[in-house]
Amino acid sequence: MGHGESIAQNTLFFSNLVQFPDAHRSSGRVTSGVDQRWDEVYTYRRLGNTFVYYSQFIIPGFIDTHIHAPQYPNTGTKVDLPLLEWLNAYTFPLEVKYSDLKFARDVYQKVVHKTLSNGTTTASYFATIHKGASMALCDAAESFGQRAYVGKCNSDQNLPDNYCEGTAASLRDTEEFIMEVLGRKNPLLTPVITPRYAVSCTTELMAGLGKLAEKYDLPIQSHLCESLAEVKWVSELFPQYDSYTDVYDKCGVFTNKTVMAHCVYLTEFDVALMKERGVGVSHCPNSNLSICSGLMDARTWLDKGLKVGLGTDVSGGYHPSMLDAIRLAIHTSNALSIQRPPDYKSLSYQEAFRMATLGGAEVLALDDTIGNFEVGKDFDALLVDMESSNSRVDTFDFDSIEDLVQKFLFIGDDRNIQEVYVCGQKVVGDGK
Ligand SMILES: Nc1nc2[nH]cnc2c(=O)[nH]1
Repeated sequence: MGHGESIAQNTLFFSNLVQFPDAHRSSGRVTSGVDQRWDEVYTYRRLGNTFVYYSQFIIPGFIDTHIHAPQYPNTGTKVDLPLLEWLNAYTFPLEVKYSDLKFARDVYQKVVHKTLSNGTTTASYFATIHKGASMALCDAAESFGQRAYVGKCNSDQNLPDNYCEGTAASLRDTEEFIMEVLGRKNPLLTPVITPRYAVSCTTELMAGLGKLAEKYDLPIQSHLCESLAEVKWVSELFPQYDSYTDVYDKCGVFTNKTVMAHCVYLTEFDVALMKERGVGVSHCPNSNLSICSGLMDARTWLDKGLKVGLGTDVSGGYHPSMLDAIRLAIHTSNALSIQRPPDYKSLSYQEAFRMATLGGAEVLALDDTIGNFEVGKDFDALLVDMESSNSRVDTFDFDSIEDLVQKFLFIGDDRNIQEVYVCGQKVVGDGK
């Protein structure tokens, strides 16, 4: 594909554009067939005084497969160190503060509001080690109506003393957190098992977390092969294992509901194991570029059959918007293509868009519920207006729907997102 994408793939992409959602709103589900005809896409565009403006379209909501909600106050700052130094200098000192519930509530309201208004209808959140603050993140997602995976983070080694748990306490708090979240019986809210990364978890802790995931049938999230220094540290900490992935696998945290962020430095062995287990990749290009971790090769992982979604990785990534993740995924792929053989195809914008929607749903094992407008799925959607009064994008009469969608993906922003729906409920827009 790359810059010569096929019609078939275009059709797949534009089949994600549907008519305005009156029917979908009332049921919360996608109720009518997906419209593959381009002319129908125009039906719900605004009527101007003298002619029809073709300015609005609807797309599936964005799925952020990796975001650290407590790191939100640092977004846009402090990206001048590589991963391990960055964690110690900026990230752990901030996360420690979430023992203060008032602080946690304030930040979590802001991050959920910000991501939703940028079109993130589903987010897979890391919280901190604190159970109370992790519940505060659930409260924020519930109050705004966002679909969320929320993970109480787990770490029992190699972290500052004031931010490290005992193994038993970590497992106990996690199970209590799970029961409290499940007790809310909110179908939009799911606890996610969250060993921070192998560096900060003993095998005893990871194995205990794997058992909890199995007991409650829950998704799992963590970090994998993000930077060379981190990969080296893992090999020193776990010399008896074949690789980084082997550590996770033997501890029972590699399932078909596991998402691993970054995956820049996977070996053939890692890829084969992840494919066999159905483990998904969260590609976080802003973070990988900002804290100089490396260039993840999405094309190769996709070609090898891995599931790949996109993540903002706030605040290693400095931007909470998935539009930014789409752009930087394309640019990362373009940069890689410069170094690769001429037949290497960089990601097309259609593929990056898919990774931000259906790809993310696959990675989170939610593709039977969200990710596109297949009949019967939940109606999670964005109404985009490229001529919103405050839009910073110029459009022209001769712009095709393809042009408008591309303009949104490349130079649009939250000012073009007029309405956001989660399961048919309007959560952003007039009246909200
Ligand atoms: N990007 C990133 N990588 C990590 N690895 C372990 N913790 C983190 C984190 O908070 N952010």
